[in-house]
Amino acid sequence: MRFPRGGAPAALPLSDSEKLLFGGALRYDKSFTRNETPLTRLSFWHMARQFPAMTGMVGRAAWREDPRALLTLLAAELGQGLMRAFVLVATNRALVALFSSEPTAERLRQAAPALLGGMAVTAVAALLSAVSVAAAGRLEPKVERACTARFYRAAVRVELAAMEDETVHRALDAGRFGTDSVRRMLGSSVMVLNALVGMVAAAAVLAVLHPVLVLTLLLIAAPKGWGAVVSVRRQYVSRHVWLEHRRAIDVITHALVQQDTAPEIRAHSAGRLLVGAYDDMAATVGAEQQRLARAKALTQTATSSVSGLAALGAYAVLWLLLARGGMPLAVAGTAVIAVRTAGAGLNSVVMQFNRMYEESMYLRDLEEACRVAERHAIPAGGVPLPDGMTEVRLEKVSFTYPGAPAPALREVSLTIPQGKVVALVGENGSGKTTLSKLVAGLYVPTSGTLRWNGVDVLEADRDAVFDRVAVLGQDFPHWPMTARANIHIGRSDVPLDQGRVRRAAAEADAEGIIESLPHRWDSLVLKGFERGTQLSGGQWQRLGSARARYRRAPLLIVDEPTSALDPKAEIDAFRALRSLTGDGTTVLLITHRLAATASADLIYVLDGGSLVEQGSHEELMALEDGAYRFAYEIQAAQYGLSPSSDGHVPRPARPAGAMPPAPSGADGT
Ligand SMILES: Nc1ncnc2c1ncn2[C@@H]1O[C@H](COP(=O)(O)OP(=O)(O)OP(=O)(O)O)[C@@H](O)[C@H]1O
Repeated sequence: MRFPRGGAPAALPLSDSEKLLFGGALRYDKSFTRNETPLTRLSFWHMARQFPAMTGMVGRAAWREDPRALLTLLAAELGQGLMRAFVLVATNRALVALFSSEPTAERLRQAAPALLGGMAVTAVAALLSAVSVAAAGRLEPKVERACTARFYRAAVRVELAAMEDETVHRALDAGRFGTDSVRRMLGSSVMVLNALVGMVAAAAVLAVLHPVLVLTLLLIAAPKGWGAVVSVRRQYVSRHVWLEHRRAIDVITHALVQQDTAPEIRAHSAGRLLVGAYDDMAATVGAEQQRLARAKALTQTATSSVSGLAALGAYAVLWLLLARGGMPLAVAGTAVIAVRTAGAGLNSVVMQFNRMYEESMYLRDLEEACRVAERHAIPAGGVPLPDGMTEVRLEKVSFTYPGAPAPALREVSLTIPQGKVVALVGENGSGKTTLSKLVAGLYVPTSGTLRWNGVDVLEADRDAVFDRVAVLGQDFPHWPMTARANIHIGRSDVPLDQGRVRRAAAEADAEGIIESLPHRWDSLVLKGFERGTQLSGGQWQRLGSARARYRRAPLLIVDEPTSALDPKAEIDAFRALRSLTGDGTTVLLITHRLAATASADLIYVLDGGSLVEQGSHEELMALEDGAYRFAYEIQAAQYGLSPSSDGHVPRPARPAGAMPPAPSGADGT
């Protein structure tokens, strides 16, 4: 069966507002979207053929997690099917006895054993049903948890460079949608199994009563099933249509009540446009749903008519058999019951098949995501590193981001010695952050060698590298948790130590901020929740800094650590970083604030991914036309620190590859 093309999502109407605001339909680049067109056009038989593979997927997961519960579940379902067949046979016996020509008392006596047997078996079936529910209840969360945990465990081990790869990232993103499907697939599989067993039992009984009755069963059930497929398919398409527009409406209405959009919504009157767009889109949804409802009504009328006709035909066959004396009345009664039982079973199978097919798409995405994640995993184990950090040495290291046309780093050779403040400077996009991520073990060189304590990072135990590094990146995470947890997550593999948390906060000048929060350490740094509060950019930066301190790693990498701090806090922060070297900690500092680099032990200047200058501040300032010196003098002039003797601010000509001054605003200059 093919679904009418007019109902496929490709033909969705678009409101003018969607065209204006989104340039077209707002579609997710997710598995759902990738699968929707094939899904809405596949035939019932195609779906039926997929059934073993679909159930196999969840069956294997269930077997891995709890084979006993799975066996119990299967036995209970099969048992229920057998019981149903037995009840039909008992019903037939009872009807034959009741329709006999014996006196009533005798008829009742003869029917009694069958009736009692049927009741006993019905009770056992009810018990088995309870056993099945309990086993499924035990199995479903286990299977869901195991599959979900397997996925997330694999996802967090994916190489950072692989995460930059669009296909890997998309696979992981799509995988998230499959975690719920595991449970739903299992539930649907049980229902399908239950209905199938019931149908087979009814068909077997009918075949014994009279072979032609199996045919009548098909005549009645098939159009019903057919109608159900069409209806479910219509519903499915309708949901897509609804989703498509709902998504666009959500994006708009969400923006209307957000804090960050509130100023422009008012000051620029953007609200009027957006509310108008909502109205426009909602009208499109209404029109589309009306169209679908009409189509659905038509389909239902047609399929119900065919089904009714088929039922009429089937009952005519029964009538004929009765009239010709080929079938006793009692048998005909049992046949009607069996046919109705099997028909209900078929409807259930069709409904669940549709559901399972949809879920199996997500499940396949989940399986694929796990495979992709495992293929791109950070290798476990490797050469252990000597304790602490002695040095990190790069030899002709180049690095190209996946899919990037040019390398971000080109044959960089440098050393980061222990216990020093090493500054990385260079203009925007020169490769500083990339280099720091290589040093942190987050990326591995595309070519060249990076050695950590003398061990090639490609062979080293990468977890040991991570263990030795604390990173405070430019866009460090603002964890939606308590202030305490935001610091503790810096070293979450050891139990929380409040004393250590406090010390780290004090070192990062964050303790005062936390003490002033309404719920102090238990304040959620997340607005809109109980105990929630909002931190400023500078306060977040201090909290992030406290997190990095809490880690107590021998190498601290800080990327623009003061960009949101006020001038006094900035001076204190750089001083504090310097003091860290007292206990042997090495600091790799990335900053555009050249006043801070002046006190660094070693400065590396990058330009276009290459190392162009290196040395101490004094050595670099001694370089005529040096990139570092040029940038430093411009910044100094901006700050009014080194005007020439006549008060004139020197503005040297900018040599090729020289750094620009630290940008104002984001960098606070
Ligand atoms: N995830 C990425 N994928 C592809 N290219 C990237 C990625 N991150 C950075 N790049 C590119 O690599 C080059 C170096 O970027 P990097 O962030 O290392 O520079 P940077 O010196 O730290 O810049 P800034 O001072 O602006 O922070 C740039 O050309 C940038 O566009």
